Amino acid sequence: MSDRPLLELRDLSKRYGRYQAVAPAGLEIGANDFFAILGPSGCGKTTLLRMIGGFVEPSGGTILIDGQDVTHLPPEKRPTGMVFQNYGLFPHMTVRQNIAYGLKLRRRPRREIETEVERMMDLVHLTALADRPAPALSGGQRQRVALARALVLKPKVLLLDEPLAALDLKLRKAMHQELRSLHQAIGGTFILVSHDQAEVMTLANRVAVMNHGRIIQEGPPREIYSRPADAFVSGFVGEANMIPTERRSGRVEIGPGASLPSPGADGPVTVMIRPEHLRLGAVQPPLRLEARVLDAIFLGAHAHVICAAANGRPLTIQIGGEAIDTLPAIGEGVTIGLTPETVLVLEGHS
Ligand SMILES: Nc1ncnc2c1ncn2[C@@H]1O[C@H](COP(=O)(O)OP(=O)(O)OP(=O)(O)O)[C@@H](O)[C@H]1O
Repeated sequence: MSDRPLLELRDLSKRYGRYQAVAPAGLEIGANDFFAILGPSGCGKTTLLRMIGGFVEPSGGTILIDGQDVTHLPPEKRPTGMVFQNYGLFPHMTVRQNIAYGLKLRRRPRREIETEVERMMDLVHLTALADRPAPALSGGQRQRVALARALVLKPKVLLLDEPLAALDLKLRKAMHQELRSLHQAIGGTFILVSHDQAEVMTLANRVAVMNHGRIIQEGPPREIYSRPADAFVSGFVGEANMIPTERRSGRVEIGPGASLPSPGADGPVTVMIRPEHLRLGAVQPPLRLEARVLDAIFLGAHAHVICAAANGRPLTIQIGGEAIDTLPAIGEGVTIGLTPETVLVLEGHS
């Protein structure tokens, strides 16, 4: 196989009148990627996905799939399949008929249709419901029909537009597992649009984070979490303590007596520290901050202790394991420990 990406976007953009919904975007997505586009409501992620699927005409740029320019092809002429948020099942059809529909439209031989539909129903665990009419299905079951209906056509690229948004949390988690195994079982490129960072972290091997129509950062989820490009990304992906401070003569002060080397020009910077990287009462970590406990919140597997420390800003510290049993009291004075390697210095104030 060549190293050429399966899907390539070159300066793809969309304007609605004077409003730039998607600024010129470039992306390369591999043949077996589970790629996620993550961003807040209105950031342009659905518009980007719909341009790839052929449902929105781009204002500029090019879409290449497997080296073929598909920018101006209608959806049915593209090697893409789309699963919409509201599923879009045909209500007068059964599960089996819904899944078979696309193959019938393509005038595939009856035998082939039967075999493929059975295989698909088996893959998404719908065989027992084959003859149920679509309206008599639960949300999770409808979602699986919508997936099967798109996948049976063997698209090179499967586009998923917030496909789990309508499901409750428990079902959504179960569907995450199903989507993962489905992707592992059949391969191909999946592109998921979501505003749920936990969902994206669970599913995707690559993520593009969007804000105001722009792709701010792209990379593996772990990299985006640990090396966010800016304050927006760090706040959107996971929880983050943001401490506005300054760089002076190559050093950044986090709090009284706690500073670390940081190359760069003098001026305003924001220090980002994840709650799980802060320690309570730790003796070993080289950097220490004196603080006072504002609140302690028990969250099940872990707890959050909120303290007033650096620059009077509240800091959240994540506590796990046995330490949960001995949370500090509100008002108590504590020492917070941290290591310089877990501190990220971002330019400017957010
Ligand atoms: N047909 C349209 N005409 C004008 N503006 C539009 C049109 N479709 C989308 N927009 C605008 O473009 C922007 C991006 O919309 P888009 O649906 O891509 O956002 P999104 O990130 O998917 O948000 P959400 O998660 O809420 O669906 C929004 O401000 C939206 O109002």
